[in-house]
Parts: sequence; structure tokens; C-alpha cells
Amino acid sequence: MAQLTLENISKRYGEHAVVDDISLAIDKGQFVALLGPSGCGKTTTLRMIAGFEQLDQGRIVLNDRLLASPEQHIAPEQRNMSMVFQSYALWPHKTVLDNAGYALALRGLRGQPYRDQVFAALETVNLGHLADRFPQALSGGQRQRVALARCLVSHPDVVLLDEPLANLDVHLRASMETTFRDFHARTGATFIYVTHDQAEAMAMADRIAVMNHGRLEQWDTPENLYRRPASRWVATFIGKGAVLDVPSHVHGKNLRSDDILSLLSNSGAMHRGAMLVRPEHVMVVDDGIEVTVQHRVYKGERYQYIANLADGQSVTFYHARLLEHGQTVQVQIEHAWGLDL
Ligand SMILES: Nc1ncnc2c1ncn2[C@@H]1O[C@H](COP(=O)(O)OP(=O)(O)OP(=O)(O)O)[C@@H](O)[C@H]1O
Repeated sequence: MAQLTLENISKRYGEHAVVDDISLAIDKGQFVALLGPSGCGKTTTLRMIAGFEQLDQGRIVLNDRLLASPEQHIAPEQRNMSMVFQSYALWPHKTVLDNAGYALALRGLRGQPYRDQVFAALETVNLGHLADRFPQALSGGQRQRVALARCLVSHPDVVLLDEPLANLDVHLRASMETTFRDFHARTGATFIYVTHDQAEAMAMADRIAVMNHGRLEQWDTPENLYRRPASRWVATFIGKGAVLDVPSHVHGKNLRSDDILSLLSNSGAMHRGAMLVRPEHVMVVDDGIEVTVQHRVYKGERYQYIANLADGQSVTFYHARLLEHGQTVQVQIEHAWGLDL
């Protein structure tokens, strides 16, 4: 059964609905990402869950307890949730230990029990050896880990994370993704993670809520978002690939190479549907569909190409060999996913 449910929640600023009728059922211990472009309402959704924003419509329920509705608003500190911010929000004059232990100190815990509990949290993020340092003597990744330990000491039901890796460089982000997954596995808490970076969401989350203009486009596993996007918008937002217009209704169908060949051979007809073609499903062959190379990017282990079909629509594909701009090659499209026009 779902532990945390958002039921038709909405938030308006003036006439503008920044969160528009979102419903999610989140299981205990799930790692969930709220993913979407800038301004789509992710942070506002997270802030409503945390209790920093009031709802205009709908309900938020945690463990059968009504946290929020237009008539009811449980204060943030009474929701047993903990939030990790992009900026870390560490106190410069407190040590790592006292930063991480702040919530316990507030509750009046002192002495050895205090130190033991904070150390346990610091060990979870491999920072026990730095307990006496001050934040300015830490790297960005270490500071973010202190912020994680701080949210852990209070044993929250739900950990809310607002773009926590946005300030870190690319290499550190990759290693922090592993840290977050380990941290999640060890704590068993439910994680809700806001990001506009789909690779980050795909790498970490069990389930992703894809948002656009305040609305929920799709609520699904990373694999389903990639293989079976529910809309053209999700198909172009998630992963690489081309969406080709076709003359038939094909929505929700797995299309094989013979279907694809017949759809493309009739490309002069009126368009009634579309199909998503991922680059890994386009193979260069001796006898297939003729395409003309338009664009090449060197990727180290292979090249990535964009090439035009006879009707001017383009596909993306990978190939190990060097192809020149304007060169024609034959391709076979082994698989595609049907979409609405
Ligand atoms: N207090 C506010 N008053 C008016 N408009 C607001 C307020 N807070 C947010 N908005 C607007 O609501 C929309 C959604 O904002 P939100 O921060 O939730 O988006 P986001 O998806 O988290 O974007 P980003 O990734 O850029 O942080 C934006 O258009 C924003 O300008």
C-alpha cells in the first residue's frame, strides 16, 4: 500500500496553475524523482509535500494521516520529513558533528548518546573521520554528505531532496549518484528527489514523475519511460531518438522492421500517427532504407549520426565507421514505439 499519496493537488499563483491536478501514490522506501524542465512545478510540488506551501486543491496523506488539504495544514516540523537543499545550508561556525547533529541537540540530546547517534549517521555517508572539521575545510561532495547525515539523524519517514547535486562538477555528480543510492538503500526511507537532469533521475530513481507545465505527463519506471513513453513530449524529453510522423494510428504499439518499412514507404500520405526511433535500433546494412548523412559527432567508442530519409525527416544512429556529410547509406530500423501525432 502507498505510504505517501498526493491526490489531485494543485497550486496557483494568481491565475497561473503552477501545479495542476497532480496525483501520485508512493510506496514506503521508494526512490522517486520529480523530473521536468525548469519552471514545470517540481520544486513547488516538493514544497507542498514538505509543508512550506499551502494547497489550493487536493490532499496529501502520509501513513493514513492527512497532512495537507485546503482546510488542513500540518506544520513542516510535524511531518517527520527532512529536506536536503542544493546549497547544503551548513553552519560555518559548527563542526561537521554539530552540523549533522543539530536536530538531536534541539531535542535536548547531550553527551555520549548524542555523539554516538551523530557518528552513526556520519558513518552512513563515510564521514566519521571528519567529525571535528569545519565546513570550509570540506569539498563540495563532502559538504553534501554532511547535509545527508544531518537529515538522517532524525530518522525521517520521507527525505526530500531539491536538486542536491546542481552545484557539483560532472565527475563528482556521478560519484554522488552512487552515494545517494547507497544512502537510500541503508536508510530504507522514502526519497523524493527533484531534478531537471534526466540522466540523474534515470540512474537513481525506482519511479519517475515526469512533469510539464504543472501537469503530470507520465508516472513510471525509468525503463518504461525510455521504452514506452506515453506521449510525444515524453518521447522527445527522455533519451535520444527521433520522432517520425507516419500515415497510420500506431499509438502504444511495438513496431518491428517490416511494419516500419511499410509505414515509411507510404510517407507521402497524410500523417495520422508518429513513432519513436531510438538510435540503437537503427543499423547500417547493405540493403535497407536509404538515408543521407547530415551531421556527425565523435563519441570515442563510436560516432553518432543524424541522417535524412527521402521525405526529409531525420533519424539518429550510431556507427563504428567514419561516414562523410552528404554520404548515402542504407539502414534498417529494427524497432520503434508508436505515438500519437
Ligand atoms: N512564490 C511564487 N509566486 C509566483 N510564482 C511562483 C512562486 N513560486 C514559483 N512560482 C512560479 O511557479 C512556476 C513553477 O516553479 P517551480 O520552482 O516549482 O518550478 P521548477 O520545476 O522547480 O523549476 P526549476 O527547475 O527552475 O527550479 C514557475 O513559473 C515559477 O516562476
